[in-house]
Amino acid sequence: MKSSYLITKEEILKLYKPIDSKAHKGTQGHAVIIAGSYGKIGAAVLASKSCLKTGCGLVTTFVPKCGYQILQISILEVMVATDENVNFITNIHLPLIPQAVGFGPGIGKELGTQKALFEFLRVNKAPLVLDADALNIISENLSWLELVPEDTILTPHPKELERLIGKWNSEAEKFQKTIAFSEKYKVIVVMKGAPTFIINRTSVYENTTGNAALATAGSGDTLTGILTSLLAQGYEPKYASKFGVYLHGLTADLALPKTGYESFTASTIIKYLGKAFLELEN
Ligand SMILES: NC(=O)C1=CN([C@@H]2O[C@H](COP(=O)(O)OP(=O)(O)OC[C@H]3O[C@@H](n4cnc5c(N)ncnc54)[C@H](O)[C@@H]3O)[C@@H](O)[C@H]2O)[C@@H](O)CC1
Ligand SMILES: Nc1ncnc2c1ncn2[C@@H]1O[C@H](COP(=O)(O)OP(=O)(O)O)[C@@H](O)[C@H]1O
Ligand SMILES: [Mg+2]
Repeated sequence: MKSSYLITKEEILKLYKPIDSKAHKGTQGHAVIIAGSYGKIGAAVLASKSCLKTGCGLVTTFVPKCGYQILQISILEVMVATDENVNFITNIHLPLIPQAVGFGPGIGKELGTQKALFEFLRVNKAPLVLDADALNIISENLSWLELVPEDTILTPHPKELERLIGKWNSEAEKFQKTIAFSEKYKVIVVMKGAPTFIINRTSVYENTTGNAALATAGSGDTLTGILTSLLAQGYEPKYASKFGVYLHGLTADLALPKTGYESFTASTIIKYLGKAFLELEN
């Protein structure tokens, strides 16, 4: 198997850009989260909250109509734009030009949602994170990846990765196929797992934070929010991907002595994001 570089605190400190004292919400990036469908609006809430709590100035979340009140009530700071359809996304109209977009948590695979994703990819120029059902849709339409900005970040868990690259017979083959995929489509693949690896063309990076507390519903949805936030703040995708997975894992390492494995939830990740940033300064 190809040897990997470790994503350590030392590495992260080299790329971390502390907030400037003259910063205001307009300088901190406006992120858009496109997520959710009936019964999975929680995915949109988790991604949006984690996006905001990773430091970007403004977050607008695009959901089907059924998500409007849920979002507005559960996160006061996030702005909400809605699809014309009630239960799933069919036609994406954004009331702004975003600095980054996170697309996929909880969107489902309805035909209308597939068309909306395709139309979005045709026009979008913003740095992009693709997760969950966006990946599942794309795995059946791989040529759509020719439309995405170079260095788009894909965040598959092992099942989603299999849908994208096909089955593998060994760990070595999994890495080989993911490297070939990253090279072919010029994308960064965050291979989520224990541990998470980042594949950027032929380079392989292994995360050093995180533990089994993260094995909980919505854990990946929060990672999408974190990564989108970093992109919106101007981190290049190759740095945002490393910083994002490191921070995400660090929340679990910091929380574990307080929560134990069992009671740790995706909301705990969000709660500990501030402590994870502070830990960088220790
Ligand atoms: N509160 C919410 O609204 C939530 C919404 N979610 C959304 O629900 C949709 C479905 O997501 P799922 O990921 O459950 O469905 P998938 O069908 O993509 O993945 C589930 C399958 O993948 C396997 N798998 C997952 N992680 C694995 C790992 N680390 N190793 C080996 N196998 C693994 C599971 O065993 C299962 O067979 C997504 O859009 C997701 O964003 C989930 O994030 C859960 C919470
Ligand atoms: N045992 C584990 N150790 C470390 N990280 C884990 C473990 N289990 C899951 N994770 C992390 O949790 C996240 C799960 O993402 P995902 O499966 O997409 O969740 P969801 O779709 O429910 O939001 C990934 O970042 C993964 O690396
Ligand atoms: Mg997921």
